[in-house]
Amino acid sequence: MFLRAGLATLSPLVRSLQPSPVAAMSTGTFVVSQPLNYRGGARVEPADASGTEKAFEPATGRVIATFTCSGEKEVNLAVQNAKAAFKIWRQKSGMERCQILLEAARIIREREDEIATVECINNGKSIFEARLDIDTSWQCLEYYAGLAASMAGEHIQLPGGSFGYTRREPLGVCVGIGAWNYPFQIASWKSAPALACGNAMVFKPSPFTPVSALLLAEIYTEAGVPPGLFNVVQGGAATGQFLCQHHDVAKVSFTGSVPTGMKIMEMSAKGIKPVTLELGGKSPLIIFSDCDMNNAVKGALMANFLTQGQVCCNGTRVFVQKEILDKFTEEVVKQTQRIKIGDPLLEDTRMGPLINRPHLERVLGFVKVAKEQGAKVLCGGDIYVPEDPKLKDGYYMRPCVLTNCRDDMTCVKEEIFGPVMSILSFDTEAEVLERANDTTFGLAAGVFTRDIQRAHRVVAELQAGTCFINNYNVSPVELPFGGYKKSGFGRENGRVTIEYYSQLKTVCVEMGDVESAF
Ligand SMILES: NC(=O)c1ccc[n+]([C@@H]2O[C@H](COP(=O)([O-])OP(=O)(O)OC[C@H]3O[C@@H](n4cnc5c(N)ncnc54)[C@H](O)[C@@H]3O)[C@@H](O)[C@H]2O)c1
Ligand SMILES: NCCCC=O
Repeated sequence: MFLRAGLATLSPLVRSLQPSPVAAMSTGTFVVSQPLNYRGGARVEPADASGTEKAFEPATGRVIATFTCSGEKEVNLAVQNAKAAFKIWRQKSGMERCQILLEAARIIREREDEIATVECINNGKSIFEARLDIDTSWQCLEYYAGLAASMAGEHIQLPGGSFGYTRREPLGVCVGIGAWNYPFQIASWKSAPALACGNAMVFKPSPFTPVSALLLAEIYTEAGVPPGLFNVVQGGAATGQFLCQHHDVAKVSFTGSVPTGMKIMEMSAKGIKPVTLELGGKSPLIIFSDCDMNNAVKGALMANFLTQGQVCCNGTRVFVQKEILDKFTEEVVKQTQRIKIGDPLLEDTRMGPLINRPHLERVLGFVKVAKEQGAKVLCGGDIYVPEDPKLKDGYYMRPCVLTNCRDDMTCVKEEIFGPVMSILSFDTEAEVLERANDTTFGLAAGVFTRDIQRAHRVVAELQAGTCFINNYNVSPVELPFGGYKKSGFGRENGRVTIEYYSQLKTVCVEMGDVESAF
């Protein structure tokens, strides 16, 4: 995730050809005037409505777009467009799909700064981080381009010269429904494997972050996918429901909260549609006293404060072995207080605003309850007002470190989805494992130790879909990502995701005569 391979590797000529929108986009000026739906290879106004939404610039609190949520008719049109494009796309060879996905990846790299800027403005994450998200997006397209070209079935010899073979076939029209914390990355992580396998997609971003998926749609078209292969509909729950209930939709891949995930699964069950659910978390990060302290402290910050703490796999329950609790806590607080908060478009900013005012208030509410329940705030946990007057209505808070935490506190049990780290102490490995696993979530976990045997022993016992040893929140696209328990099922990224976007057909070939039982 932190491999910076984007603009730095582009030639000066390509950089000078960056589209002019980058220069025009700055904090407090960006507005979206074009339609935000994408269907049949072009931006369109939706054919019908199920309400309107406003999208904000969290850095300033300004409205950057007012848009119509797609109704049932528009959803159907998007699905029918996808169905028509699927008929063409499914006939392409793996190499042909590979070439188009590689071209799309190339265009993303070329337009990286523009896409990252849009992401930064609409989501609030720092431009530094937004660029990293775009890196993992084009890397994902490149990775699945490679797999598209090499996808193959099996040939199985049977008695008497007969044989069987398997074909890996696409599912059809897949729906992607995204959360607001990684808008472009989520759209890429869902569409790249879907398209690589020969499917079409209708994608619905979160109504909080409707903008960047359109850039991906335009890039796919420019790269040469058939019109309608990747469509975008806008809206909230109602639009999402039309998608999940549509009889021509073959699969739903969802990223979001556990309560919504349950609803998606219920709706999909009615149509026997496979689902991938990438849901929330409350992941443990275990710091043993024999760790490399510098790395453990850096790891704890990485585990808690990326994207203002609005990261599903964050290691927000930081278990620290008693012997090093004071030293670790002191260093974590020192480094947390140094995080530069402010205008997310400035190169040295590392923490921008939260996604919106209600969410900011919700996160501050968690800090208040933590205090009432006996936690001690060592730093942050309050509103931050940047000096720049244009940022005064933005949704900023200071990153917070809580100590004196107990396992039964709300801040330790519930997903806060904000920059709030809870530090807990422990004595023994057996004790910390039991406490780490005492949660209904199971998205991620981390361990810092110099003892290699302990590291592997501990991760083998952790009930989490992704475990980090001596690092946290890196996401190479070659590795599968997804949850255990209520954090969901199915995987994104890695070779295995091909299984979630394709189905296997077995063909049995008789080379002799039929031996009939009748
Ligand atoms: N595991 C992962 O990969 C991952 C990644 C990012 C975020 N998340 C999780 O997402 C949550 C935050 O995102 P959020 O607030 O956008 O989640 P959310 O569940 O409120 O919304 C997610 C998406 O679902 C749509 N939606 C809402 N109700 C729906 C319904 N009834 N039918 C169909 N679609 C519906 C929303 O419009 C949005 O596009 C956190 O819990 C976070 O942990 C998980
Ligand atoms: N970079 C992956 C983060 C996904 C969760 O929010």
